[in-house]
Amino acid sequence: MITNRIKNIVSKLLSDNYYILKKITFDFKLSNGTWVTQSREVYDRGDGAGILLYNKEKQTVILTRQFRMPTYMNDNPDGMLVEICAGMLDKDHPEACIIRETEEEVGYRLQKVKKVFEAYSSPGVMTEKMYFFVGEYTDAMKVSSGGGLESEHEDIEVLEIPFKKAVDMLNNGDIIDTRTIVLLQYAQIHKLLE
Ligand SMILES: Nc1nc2c(ncn2[C@@H]2O[C@H](COP(=O)(O)OP(=O)(O)O[C@H]3O[C@H](CO)[C@@H](O)[C@H](O)[C@@H]3O)[C@@H](O)[C@H]2O)c(=O)[nH]1
Ligand SMILES: [Mg+2]
Repeated sequence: MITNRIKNIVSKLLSDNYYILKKITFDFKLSNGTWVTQSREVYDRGDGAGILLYNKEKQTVILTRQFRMPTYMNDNPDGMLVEICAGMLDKDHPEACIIRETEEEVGYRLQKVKKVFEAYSSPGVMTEKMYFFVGEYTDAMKVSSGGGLESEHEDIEVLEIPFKKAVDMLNNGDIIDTRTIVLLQYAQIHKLLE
């Protein structure tokens, strides 16, 4: 953290029930030169990785469908969300994480993935940085039905759908997860399936 605009950082732990929620109080130098004291709650659940799996020959992508409580609490009637395959790093390298998560969640064993960008998920509240990947899959890479970890009660539906349909879902509001929108648009911009 190299900046001369921030000093006197005080960190107070509010919750370590599962992940870490802290209240950070600090002095911040505004652009007009005056120092002010600010307070921010910061949620730390580590970093994450996500991937868009695509098959050029079949013109399909693999997505997931799962229940997301925070969305149920905010305007998503059944709490179900269509998403890219994604997981938390758990101290893994992002590439190793996404290869592991792809097998756990959707049942494909990938050899090669391509990182396309890194981005903060929700910079006002969370420390989380997401590593975004794309990867080609084939039927031959299928090693299990996926579905997520039973031990964690993950209940993930695997969706293999035409890329065109995924783009329609994005345009008509059926896909409402930012990370999924970002990668589907990346695929459009870079003509990944052409
Ligand atoms: N007991 C308990 N378990 C939890 C809690 N929060 C998460 N878990 C468990 O932690 C596991 C996390 O699964 P991952 O597949 O590693 O992560 P993810 O939830 O899919 O997160 C991905 O998407 C998020 C965005 O929605 C990203 O924020 C995250 O980085 C990652 O990409 C799940 O099995 C979930 O049950 C909690 O508060 N309590
Ligand atoms: Mg996941």
